[in-house]
Order: sequence, then C-alpha cells, then structure tokens
Amino acid sequence: MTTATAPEPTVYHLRRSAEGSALDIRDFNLWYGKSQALHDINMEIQKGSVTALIGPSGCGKSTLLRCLNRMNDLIDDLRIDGQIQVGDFDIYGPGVDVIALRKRMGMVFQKPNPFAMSIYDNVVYPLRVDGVTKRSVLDETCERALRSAALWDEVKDRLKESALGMSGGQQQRLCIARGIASDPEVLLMDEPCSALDPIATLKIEELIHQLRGHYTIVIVTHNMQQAARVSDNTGFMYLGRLIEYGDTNTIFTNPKKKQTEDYVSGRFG
Ligand SMILES: Nc1ncnc2c1ncn2[C@@H]1O[C@H](COP(=O)(O)OP(=O)(O)OP(=O)(O)O)[C@@H](O)[C@H]1O
Repeated sequence: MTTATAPEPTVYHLRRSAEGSALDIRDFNLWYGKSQALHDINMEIQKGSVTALIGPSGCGKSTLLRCLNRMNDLIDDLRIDGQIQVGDFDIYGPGVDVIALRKRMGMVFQKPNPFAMSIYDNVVYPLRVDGVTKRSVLDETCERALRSAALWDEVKDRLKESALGMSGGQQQRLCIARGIASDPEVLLMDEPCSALDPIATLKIEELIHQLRGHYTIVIVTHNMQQAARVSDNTGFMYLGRLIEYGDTNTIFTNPKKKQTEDYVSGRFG
C-alpha cells in the first residue's frame, strides 16, 4: 500500500527590492469545478520588477496570471480561496470594483488584439471609456503611450490609419501602448511574443526592459531563454504548484529543486 506524501514546500530565494511588493499572493487555491488547478500559491511580486512564470503546458501559469486582474471571474463553477493583495487591497475582498481593478492591471494577450479602429483611437480607448474627451489630454496620452511602447517614430505620421494595417509586432506594441495608456501599476503579459517573429520578439523584449522599473510586469512565457533574458525573478510552476521562486539567475543556474533543474535544462516539458 502506498501512502500519500505531502508536497514539498516551495523554495524561495528572492532578493528583496527597496520598493516593496506590488502583488502579494497568499495561500491561493483555485478549482475549475472539482479539478484543482492552483495549489497553495504564495508569491510576493516586487514593485517595478519583471517576473516570469514558467512551467510545462497546463501547469497553471495563465490561470494564475488571469487571477491577478480577475479575468477568470466569468468562468462557471470556478472557486478560489486565499488572498491576492495589490498594494494593501485584497482584490477578492468584498465590494471590490473589478473595473477599477483592471485599470490598475493592464493586460497583453498572446495574439495582438487591436480594435478595428485607427491607431490613435486604439491607444486612447481606455481614456474614452473613462469619459475623457479633452483633445489635449487624449493627444498627450497617445504620444506618451506610443513613445513608451517604442512605436511613436514608426506611426506618428499615420495615427489616423487603421491599426489593422500594422505588422503583427507593431500591433502587439500598440496593444502594450493601449495597456499602459491609463497608467496602470502592473502589466500582465500572457505569452506576448508567441505569435511574433524573432525580430518583433526582440523589440518586445527590449520594450519590457524599458518599461521595467516604471511598471511591475508579470509575464507568462514558454520560452525559457526569454524568461532568462527579460525577468528579474522567475517562478517555476508544475501541476498547479509554485515549485520554486526566486531571482532568475539562481533559478536558471543554481535551482534548489530537481524538478526545476530538469525543466530549465530541457529534460522535460
Ligand atoms: N476554463 C477552464 N475550465 C476548466 N479547466 C481549465 C480552464 N482553463 C484552464 N483549465 C485547466 O487548468 C489547468 C491549468 O491551465 P492553464 O491554462 O492555466 O495552464 P498553462 O500553464 O497556462 O498552460 P499553457 O502553457 O498550455 O497555456 C489545465 O489543466 C487546464 O486544462
């Protein structure tokens, strides 16, 4: 007869920044119906840092990312317990304004999803939804967001043209510009380069470097080289658990857990 053994606790080796935490995930569990997809996640994400979530397909990376701005709310039969704090506020606490929360947490998806409207209108969309109509505010925001997304020089002369005429890489940078137009604290990126060619991918990675510090970035990626290149800290997930979490260099060069080592050295996944 075999006896079930308790899972080993997560190994942490995180350098603390002076900035403190932007996100604090505490004892977080999630079930889709009867199936538990996240188990006892504890993770503190430092302000202004880039944090990569890595792990084999189905380990729960996107599920965890989507919990950070409550994108999973509309899924039937979803149950969570535990806490996620953004600053000092519990995002699953009673009476939370989810729309206001999402303004603090910009999101960029796998496939660029520009709206069928002009480049300008795409960028200022979040402000218009908020009721901003003053032209000077919209113009300034558009330029600031496009500059931050390293796209201004490429599109400044065709702001009124359709966003659908841009290349895939430009569209993804446009989505990042739209994501930061309302100046969120956190930018969530779910495999933002998986639909892009290597050159467009490089531009997004450079952009992540530039945005680092100003925004707290959490990125899900299948690409371990990318995680190693862009992130300060990395969380390795497996079967819904956070196995090891710490500074990226340690995770990739000196992980404490065998599962992490096997994954980062390409032995499975
Ligand atoms: N809407 C859903 N309903 C039921 N189960 C789901 C749902 N979304 C995800 N799951 C399950 O939860 C688990 C984690 O999925 P998730 O998409 O978070 O993993 P992932 O690590 O992001 O995978 P991938 O790298 O393939 O995108 C999987 O077993 C998946 O089948």
